[in-house]
Order: sequence, then C-alpha cells, then structure tokens
Amino acid sequence: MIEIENIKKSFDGKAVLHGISGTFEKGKTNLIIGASGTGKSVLLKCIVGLVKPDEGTVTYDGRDFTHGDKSLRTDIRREIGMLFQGGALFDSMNVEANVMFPLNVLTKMPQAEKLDRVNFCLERVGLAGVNKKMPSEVSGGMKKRVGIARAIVNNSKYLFCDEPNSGLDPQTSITIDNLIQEITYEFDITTVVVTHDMNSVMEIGDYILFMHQGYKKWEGSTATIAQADVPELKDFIFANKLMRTMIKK
Ligand SMILES: Nc1ncnc2c1ncn2[C@@H]1O[C@H](COP(=O)(O)OP(=O)(O)OP(=O)(O)O)[C@@H](O)[C@H]1O
Repeated sequence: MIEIENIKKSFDGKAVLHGISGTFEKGKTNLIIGASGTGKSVLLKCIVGLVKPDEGTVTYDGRDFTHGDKSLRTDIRREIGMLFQGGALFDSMNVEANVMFPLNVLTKMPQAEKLDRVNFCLERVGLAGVNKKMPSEVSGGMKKRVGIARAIVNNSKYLFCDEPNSGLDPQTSITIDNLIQEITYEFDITTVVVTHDMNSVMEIGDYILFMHQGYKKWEGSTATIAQADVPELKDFIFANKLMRTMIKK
C-alpha cells in the first residue's frame, strides 16, 4: 500500500499541487486521472522520488519514503517498476537485454537465472520467443508489453504506469490495460496508473483519484464515478461522447 498525505509542489512560485492525499492499495489498479496540465505527472514524480515535494509525505507500506534516509529510499526504489510513456526502451538493445537491464543493475543473479526470469516475464506478457528482436522491429503495443515485462522483472512490489495507452489504438489500449490489471492481481502489486483515457477508467479503475488544477476533487471507483456530483469530474467524463451516451448526465 502507498499512502500520500498532503503533497504540495510549486515551481517558480506557481503552485502545481495543492495538498493531495490518497491511498493506493495493494493488489489494486489505482488511477490518477484528470485533464492535461492538471498535475498528474508531477504527482507521480513526487510519489516515485523524481521530484521532491515541498510538503507532505509518501509512505510505502508504512515506510516514510519522503523523509527516510538514503538506504531506505534506495531499498524502496529497488521495489519500484516503471512503465514510461512510449515504453522508453533502449533502442540499441534487443528485447531480452531491455528486459534484463534492471536485473543487471539491481541484482547479482547468475546469468542463467536472469534469463529464466526474463523468459518468464516475456511469456507472461505474451511475447515468448521475441528475445532477439530489436525495439524498431516490434509494434507499439509490443513495445508496451516489453516495457511491462521490464517493469516487473525484478519482482516489483509497486508498478507505476505513465499514460500506458499513449499512441495505441483503442483495441490495443484495452489489451494493455487488461494486462496491467491481470498482473496487478496475479502478483499482488500496488499499481498506480496516470491516465486521461476514460476507457481505462471504466475498465480497470479499482480506485480513482481525480485531479483538477492541482487539487484532488474526487476519489472513488468505477462503480461510483457515474453518480459523482462534482462538476469538474462530470465535465471530464462527459467530454467523451461515448460516455455521454452510456451514462446519462
Ligand atoms: N519541472 C517543471 N518546472 C516548471 N513547471 C512544471 C514542471 N513540471 C511540470 N510543470 C507544470 O506543472 C503543471 C502540471 O504538469 P503535469 O505534467 O503534471 O500535468 P499532467 O496532468 O500530467 O498533464 P498531461 O496529461 O498533459 O501529461 C503544468 O502547468 C506544467 O507546466
């Protein structure tokens, strides 16, 4: 479980996060949603330690990541897997080397064990046997799968996905969303997904934190989002024509 409490961040005197709190539970797909420029990526960066919040605390399973010492922060970082926008694969490395990369950097595992682990993860994301392909030789959806395999290869306890559907067609997006959710349940990971894709919200949102202009305006689940009485959330949901027809405003 990851808990964030009163996270505040300003850049050059301009407040971007106005005190965000929330709880991301283990074994659930937790979504941070909201319109463009509303602070989702900055919040994600605060949670994983790429940006230091001005105020507030991020706690990983009771461990204070924000104020912890270097060794605690390093321990927690080792337990984090990240799926970046576009996959962010190393173009000069084949699929196998990309997925193995965290094991090379973070572990002293023997080569044969590393390869077993890589093959297990590639198989789990539906890419058995593509080890020797280069990133340029695989589709956008496959790149995301490779990114997911890399994010979980070191038995990550926490998985962060920044806009996992960017650049994908709707059908591939749903497949990737479902894969993220299946993996979350299967390996009991605390998963946090940043998205503005309403399809994702309705497909995989076990917990949803809605942001608007740096404020948390609502939290809940797919089961309760349609009944939410928050004007900014309604505007966000019903900007999508399909959602307007599915749920009456
Ligand atoms: N390093 C930075 N320095 C200054 N301003 C920043 C920095 N990073 C983000 N911002 C500002 O913070 C605000 C929130 O940005 P953020 O990228 O978190 O939005 P977002 O909700 O993730 O948007 P999108 O969905 O388009 O990615 C924006 O106004 C952005 O310009």
